[in-house]
Parts: sequence; C-alpha cells; structure tokens
Amino acid sequence: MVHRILIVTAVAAEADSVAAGLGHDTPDTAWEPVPLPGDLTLRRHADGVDLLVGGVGPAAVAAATGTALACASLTGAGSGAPYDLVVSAGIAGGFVPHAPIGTVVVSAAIVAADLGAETPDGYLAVEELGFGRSAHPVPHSLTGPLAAALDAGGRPHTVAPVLTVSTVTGTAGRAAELAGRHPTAAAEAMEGFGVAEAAAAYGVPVVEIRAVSNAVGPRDRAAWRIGEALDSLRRAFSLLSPALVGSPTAHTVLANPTTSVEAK
Ligand SMILES: O=C(O)c1cccc(C(=O)CC[C@H]2O[C@@H](n3cnc4c(=O)[nH]cnc43)[C@H](O)[C@@H]2O)c1
Repeated sequence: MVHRILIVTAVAAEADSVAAGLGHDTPDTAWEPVPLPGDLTLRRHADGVDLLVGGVGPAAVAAATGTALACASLTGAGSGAPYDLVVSAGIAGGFVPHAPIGTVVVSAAIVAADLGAETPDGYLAVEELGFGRSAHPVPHSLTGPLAAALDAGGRPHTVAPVLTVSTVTGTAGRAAELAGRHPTAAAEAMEGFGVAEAAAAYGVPVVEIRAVSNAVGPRDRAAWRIGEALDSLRRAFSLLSPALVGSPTAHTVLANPTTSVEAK
C-alpha cells in the first residue's frame, strides 16, 4: 500500500524546494497536475506525495488544505484515497538563539500565537476564553523519525513548537512578548495552524517542517536569507524523503498515527 501524504506550502518557491528535495524536480518525473475546486491545483506524484500551494496565512491555507482533504475523502474518479499525513512546510522566522538562519525546525507543537484576546492583565489564549483551541501537539512518534533522519544527514535542526501568526513579527517588543509566552518556540510562520486545523477536522496527523530564513525581531527584510532557507528546505526534504515516502521508516512514521488531533 502506498501511503498518501499531503505537503502544503504557502508559495510556489517553497513547493519547488520541497519537490526538488524529494527528488521530483526533473521534467521527466511523473508529477500529475490534479485540479481541485476553488482554483487550486495539486501536484501529484506516483509515490503518494501530493504537493499543494495553499496561499499565505492561516485562513487561505486552511481553506486550501480543507479542499484537498475533502476531495481525497470523497470516493469517485480522480479523488484518490484519504491522506495518512499532512505536512505544513516552508520558510520561517527563527527565535534567537534557538534557531539560526538555515536551521530546520520540526514542530513539537503547532501553536496559534495570536488566537485569543488582549486584556489589561495580559494575553489570553482562546482556551482561557472558554472556546476553541490554539495548539496542536505533535507526538514524538511522528517527530522522532524525522529528527533522526535530519540528524543522520548532518542538517542543523531542532524539534520545538512552531508559532503561527497572522502578522509577521517586526519589533523587538513583539518578539520578546511571543518568546515570553512561548519560551521553547523555535520559529514563527503564517500557515501551520491553518493546515493543522484542517487536518484535525479530518482526523489526519499533522507536522510542520520549516527552514529558517530570518530572525524573529525588528523588521529588516534585506536580512532575510530566502535563498539559503529554500536550499535548507530542499536538503531537509531530501533527507526526510525515505522517512516520509514509501520506506520501512515511513511505515514506522505512518503506522503510528497517535496524535492529539481528533476528528470533529
Ligand atoms: O521572495 C521570494 O522569492 C520568496 C520565496 C519564497 C518565500 C517567500 C516568502 O515571503 C514566504 C512567506 C512565508 O514565509 C514565512 N515566514 C518567513 N519568515 C517569517 C517570519 O519571520 N514571520 C512569519 N512568517 C515568516 C511565512 O509562513 C510566509 O507565508 C518569498
């Protein structure tokens, strides 16, 4: 049985790096374009990997990921089988000193860092407001083999919470506030929680994999090392390919779908 994995990025450049890392970047390899409702197109590979450019931010990517998951769950021509794993992938800001530029961050948790309320006494996450959730823990059974593959390949990495924000952090004050609330967080990006909410709605395990392009802190777009991060992302997925796609390790990763995510 071929396991099916949905990998979701924000932009095409990130998807290209993932595809290149998986070894699927040459023109003669079999990527089948699969049109989805909502003006989306999957890139489908025969080895069970679907790659989706889902858009920037948690709302756009949740809608796109939900569409892909809904189509996969339906029976009928071209819909394919449901997914075994969803991966949110791309570049990210790294929290100093946990994740310097180029570091790969594998999510120990996917956390919506601005889904809550400000009060005169401080920030309250939605759980403290009495509704919803703001975090999806990712089990060690999922992160462990991925970290081991990165370790074996000598790629600098860390397993730590990844924050999802709707606004890129641009001041030292905001960076300190987030680090104060999430002292073990290694990275922030803009899509992970949206992908995780969609995956959870379908009961599919989810993990986020990010390569750091910039430090979380005062805005300095000129200091972003996007090329370096995209190359790190490519190298990471090259190392992760056996763990994710059609190998005994992949079977280990995917045979143990124990996660905190629950079908609604
Ligand atoms: O301009 C380009 O060539 C280019 C190529 C690939 C990606 C980009 C992006 O701008 C990606 C935006 C994407 O990156 C994440 N990200 C990166 N750094 C941060 C950050 O410090 N805080 C939050 N998000 C960050 C985010 O997920 C965006 O969707 C450009």
